[in-house]
Amino acid sequence: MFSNLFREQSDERATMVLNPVISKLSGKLVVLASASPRRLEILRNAGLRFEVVPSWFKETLDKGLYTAPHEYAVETAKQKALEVARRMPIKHLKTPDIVIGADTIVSVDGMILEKPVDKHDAYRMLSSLSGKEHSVFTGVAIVLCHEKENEEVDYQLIDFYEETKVKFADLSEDMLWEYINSGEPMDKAGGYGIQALGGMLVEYVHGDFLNVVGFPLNHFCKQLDLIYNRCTSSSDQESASARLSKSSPHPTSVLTQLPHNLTDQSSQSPSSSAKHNSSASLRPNSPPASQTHHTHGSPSFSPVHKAKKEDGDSEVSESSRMLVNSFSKDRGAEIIGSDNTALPLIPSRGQVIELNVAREDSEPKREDLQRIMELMDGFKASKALFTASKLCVFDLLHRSPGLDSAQMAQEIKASVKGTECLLEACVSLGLLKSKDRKCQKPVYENTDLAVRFLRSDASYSLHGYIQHCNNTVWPLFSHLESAVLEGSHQHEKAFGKKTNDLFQDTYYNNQEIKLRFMRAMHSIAKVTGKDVATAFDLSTFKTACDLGGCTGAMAYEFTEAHPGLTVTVFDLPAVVEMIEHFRPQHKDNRVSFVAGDFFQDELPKADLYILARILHDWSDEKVHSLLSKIAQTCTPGCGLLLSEIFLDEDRKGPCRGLLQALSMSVGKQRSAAEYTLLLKSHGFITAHVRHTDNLLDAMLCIRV
Ligand SMILES: C[S@@+](CC[C@H](N)C(=O)[O-])C[C@H]1O[C@@H](n2cnc3c(N)ncnc32)[C@H](O)[C@@H]1O
Repeated sequence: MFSNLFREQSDERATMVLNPVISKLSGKLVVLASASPRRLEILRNAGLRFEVVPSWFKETLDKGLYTAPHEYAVETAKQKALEVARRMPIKHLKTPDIVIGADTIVSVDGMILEKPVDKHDAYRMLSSLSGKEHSVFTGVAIVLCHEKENEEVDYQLIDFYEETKVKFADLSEDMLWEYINSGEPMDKAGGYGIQALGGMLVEYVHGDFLNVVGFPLNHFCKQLDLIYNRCTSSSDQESASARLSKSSPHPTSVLTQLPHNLTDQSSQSPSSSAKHNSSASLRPNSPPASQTHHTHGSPSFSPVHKAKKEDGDSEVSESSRMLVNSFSKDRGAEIIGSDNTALPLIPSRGQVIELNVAREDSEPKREDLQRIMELMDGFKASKALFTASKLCVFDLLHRSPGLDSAQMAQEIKASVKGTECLLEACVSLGLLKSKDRKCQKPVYENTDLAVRFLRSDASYSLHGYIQHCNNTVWPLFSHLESAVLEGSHQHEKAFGKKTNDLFQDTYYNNQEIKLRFMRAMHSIAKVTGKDVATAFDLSTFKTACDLGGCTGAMAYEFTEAHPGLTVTVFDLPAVVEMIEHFRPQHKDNRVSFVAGDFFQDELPKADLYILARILHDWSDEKVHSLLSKIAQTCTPGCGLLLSEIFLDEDRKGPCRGLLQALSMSVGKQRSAAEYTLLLKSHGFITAHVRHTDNLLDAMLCIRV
């Protein structure tokens, strides 16, 4: 059915290549490291010319070691592609330009289904899919091979995955066996082929249909576009390769980790080795179906590996290497950090900055020096922002744009000299704009950034959080050295009193500090709330309880996003008595507030419990105590939505989470797998994990 459909169109395609990016590959030796006839057909029909060299990589990775099914699919795809990329120069005596590897799996109820081994296995798989929605993941790896004069080959790896949701009808026994006896299930992931008879079993498909067939063509073309049109506009991959491999010699970190066999090497990459350490069981990791088809790019640029053709000994280039990995979901792969682009001071999730200075005594490279200086100056920039915000500079310029430094000094009751320095610093940081006037001092205005985030009355104002950073986080970090030496928090040194419970002992026994803290929570909840609230399909839940929901900012985002949901915000009495300060203009009757202590009092009944930025504040012991209370209140099928910064499994990022951990609060930053284990011990199974690409990640768990 599928083949015929394609065949009708392919005559036209023989002469016309629809996606111009496919034409970028003409003249290159493209290799498909897969024997799947369906993948072959999809790519052929798209106008791609390639050789098929099936991978010898045995698909035997331990699924239990991956926290999300797509990670397993991507890793298998990588291994397949790398095995072929490495074998070809030796066995086929030619080096491909590009090797494409792919692996398709089906995931249902936390299980990964690959190809059935026999009819009974097919029956087991198909009956587990009957009447349910499942996810089809295809991991894709693109290996770019760059041959060097000295017979060495550079491998550059880009990987991504696509998820499609498929719902099966209820399948009767007769139907199941009839389908199994047709023989179709045997060589297909999940035991069905959607493009043929298996299509009759399917009620709906959300996302890329071809992904279910075996290859996400649309996402693949977008990746090629990124590689060839955006990253490497000049002289093909030359520039990308150069930028990626530019400057490298700190070989130790790479060279010593490179085993002789590139295939093994990839499986021992930092992230996958961390997965090997993780004991978390495999769970699906997926966004809502509506976002499935276009938000799943996790492209990553891995280090440019060098391998000698003859013996496989790995070697790292002598020049120094600057590498930034990016997993940004919508922006796709992004290479930053070349000479012309600024490195972020705090890399976001997925960005890895490696600046390896050549030899200790060689002349310093400008970008290396710049990076260190930026890190050293970071605190000055923070403090300039805090001070301007505290002195209401952005509010004043909103009300009266075009003040000069003397006028501003008068308004904020400060010295003209100091004000001038502060305003100039803010201009250089991109927070203010200055306009020069003939023979007069310049005048100042807010930049768009300040208008959106720094005014205290902006919808997405971070003013409250900035003040919290200035008054609470700053003093804690000024005692960082003691925190590190002693391994404990520094509340007593920073705030002059002992703290057992940060909230009740420090924040809430002073009205001003309490309001400031609540404003801080409010501002972060406002900017992150929508992404957290829409991270999952919550339509099956009717009542939610936001534990420690503070001002209700997050709760309002949930009711806004889910028309059928009512939310009870549960927080300490000291907080609930202040909520009138934060009520939105258009009061939403679906949000209500209950005062109580979640460690001691009875929790309101709900179908869904929300824990947003709660657990990181507490020790494992306290977390267990809270989770056990929630578990007792929940009935099977109830949900628990957890939102935190999830540390990467290898604890190498995200930087923001690791820096937050430095404040050595009583609690700790944890990875998604660590949260999964904590929750599992109270009968919650992690159903979905979502990196929202905003400040907070999210995880949806179901009580079994
Ligand atoms: C870090 S804030 C997070 C606020 C909110 N969930 C958000 O994401 O914006 C922690 C919240 O937990 C509340 N909290 C702390 N201890 C509590 C307790 N024992 N019972 C109820 N709420 C508590 C605090 O008052 C505060 O509102």
